[in-house]
Amino acid sequence: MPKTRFQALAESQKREYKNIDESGRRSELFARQVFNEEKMLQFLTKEAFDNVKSAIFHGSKIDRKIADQVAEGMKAWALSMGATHYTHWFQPLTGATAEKHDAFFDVLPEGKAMEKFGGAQLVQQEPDASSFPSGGIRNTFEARGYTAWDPTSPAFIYKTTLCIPTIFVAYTGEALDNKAPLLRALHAIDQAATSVAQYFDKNVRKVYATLGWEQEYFLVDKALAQSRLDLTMTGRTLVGNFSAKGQQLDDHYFGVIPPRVLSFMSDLEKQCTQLGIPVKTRHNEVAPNQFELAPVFEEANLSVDHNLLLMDVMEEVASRHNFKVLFHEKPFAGINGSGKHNNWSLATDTGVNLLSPGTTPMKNLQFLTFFVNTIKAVDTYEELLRSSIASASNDHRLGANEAPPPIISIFIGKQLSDVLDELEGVSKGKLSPEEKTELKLNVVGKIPEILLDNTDRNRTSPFAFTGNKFEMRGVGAKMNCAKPMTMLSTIVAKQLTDFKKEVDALIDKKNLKKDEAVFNVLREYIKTSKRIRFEGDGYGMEWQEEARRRKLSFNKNTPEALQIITAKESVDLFKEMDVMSEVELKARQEVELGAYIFHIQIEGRVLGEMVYNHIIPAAIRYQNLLLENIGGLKEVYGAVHKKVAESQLNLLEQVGEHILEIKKLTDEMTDARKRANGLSTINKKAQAYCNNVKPYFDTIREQSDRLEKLIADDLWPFTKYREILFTK
Ligand SMILES: NC(=O)CC[C@H](N)C(=O)O
Repeated sequence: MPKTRFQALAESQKREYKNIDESGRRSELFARQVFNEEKMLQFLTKEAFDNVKSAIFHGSKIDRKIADQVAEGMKAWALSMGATHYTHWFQPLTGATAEKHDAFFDVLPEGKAMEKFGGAQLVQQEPDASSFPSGGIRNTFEARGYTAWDPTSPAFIYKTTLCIPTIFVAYTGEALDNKAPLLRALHAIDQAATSVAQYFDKNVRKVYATLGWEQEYFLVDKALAQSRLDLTMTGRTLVGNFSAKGQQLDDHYFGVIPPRVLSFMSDLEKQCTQLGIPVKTRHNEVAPNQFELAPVFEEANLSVDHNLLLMDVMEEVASRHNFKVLFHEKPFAGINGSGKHNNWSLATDTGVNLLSPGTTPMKNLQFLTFFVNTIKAVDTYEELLRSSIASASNDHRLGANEAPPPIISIFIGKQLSDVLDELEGVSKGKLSPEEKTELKLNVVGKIPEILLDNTDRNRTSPFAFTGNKFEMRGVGAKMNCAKPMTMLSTIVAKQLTDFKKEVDALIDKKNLKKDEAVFNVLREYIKTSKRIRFEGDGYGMEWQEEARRRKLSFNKNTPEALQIITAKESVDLFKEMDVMSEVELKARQEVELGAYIFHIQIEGRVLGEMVYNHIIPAAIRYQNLLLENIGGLKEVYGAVHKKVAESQLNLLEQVGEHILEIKKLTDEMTDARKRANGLSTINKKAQAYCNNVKPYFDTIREQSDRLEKLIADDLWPFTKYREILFTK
């Protein structure tokens, strides 16, 4: 039973904040609950330790005997930490995490009880795959799916459960999750980038994709959130008149963190630190009651796991502090939404950031190589990259309020644009000694100085270079970063593979020196990928027109954006890079289209309930109030009452009109939903929900918001924007 607005408001006024014990250094707390190298050294045999290390570095298999030893060590550590259960922790295609806990406790045949956990339980489990989205890969009658241990992401204890990060695959081997394709893509980019990095340093053995996400979120009072049907059921407000004060004064961003929020943040960070999530930055974001948390970057797979874990921990800690955390990309209309900008780079096992310029011309050529190849990859596969950030909720966010538009482009800043322009002029084939010196000294050699004052920022850019990494700004706050990271790693892996082939061919067949060959290939890439570079305002109509001229895709909504996933060139790409098969791609497309349909369907139903059961009855109550008043005035004033009651009569008429209109629109929306449900294919259904159902959300909202403005405050059923956004 949802709380009424006034109960909720009264409750929210009584909140006090908890004092969080901040004693002790974070560095000492760090990773206390993680079975990391330090614990492994303590609890594993030398043989087991070496095997796990090799599995992490080389991806080598761990045999059963060793798995038993690892399980034994893990169990001993977990029990010493007070754990009672273990679980395979995985990422089904729902976008969230999943877990099924089993107790360590077991009863032996002779009736004796003991704590048990062996290699078999560590390495593989068999959850019922039929209850997770599989996009047709698994049918209910053949539901077998397996979770399998991912040793590259260390096990950890959350509350009293030992969580073992795992992939989730079907009996037939197809990935049923977001982690397995990510691991494959990370392997692909490791291989491709390592062989290119070896042009510059023979000692490089491994390249890691790194990720530093920035998690934006809203915190609203728990009781206030519970008082709104829409927030509870859909994660966003479907109606709500804008509050007079929003973010126009820019007085929230980086402002003093409200005490109750700070107490939540401290509590959260303590937990995260113990779980090994290297949280670093916290601040107020732009919109009222919006905040951000960012960690130090990590290897991408671990970083993805940490983000998912963070979101789980946040929900729990928020609840303890009587908050509800909102990850929806656009919980409130008219103010900033929430993104999860993905800062992406490539790092070698020798400790070099490949997207960071260095101090020597060679290091800078290395930087340029990875920089230009990334640009080229994004240019070739821009539509695929767009598809990786498509969702019903992110559709509301993209294209406004500091979130990038759904047209992918790259911002690199003026100085680097100048460098690329100069490189475009490099001669074909062999370079003269003068040209080489010029390049060394004045073009490539100047990069570090240039970057020092490269402070440009473009918040409308979907893919911006920020000095030593690319920031993918379109990723939504609620999303699993595995999806965009899989896509980005795959396309850059493919690009680097092609680059290597071209450079080798120039060296072998045209007898060019390595750096000459690299310059030659980069020059062509710079020329052919120009259309993706855009430094201007991503919101203007001019850019939409210009992007069309440049033949960049402009997929405004999710059903459109998802089409490319199963196009022939995508299937070929994923096959060549060994990341996903056609079956897996089709499954993902189907799952995402299905999720889109369900999200819009749920929103439509909730909106219907709000209109019929709350908004119209409130409007009628107000009508009755007016009628009573007009009736009273008529009794007193007789025939002249019309003059005295002019405003009331006018209000009565306006309310009546809005009731009529909102009822009509909601009836129509319900019909449109019914028609959409009757369509035969998932594609047609998704398009119908997008084009025929969703547009009603705006027109219905408009009527509701007008009524909210007219009706007596004490009769309005839903907690208002000004109440929910400014209660701290
Ligand atoms: N300050 C910012 O960068 C705001 C970003 C914005 N909230 C987004 O949706 O991405």
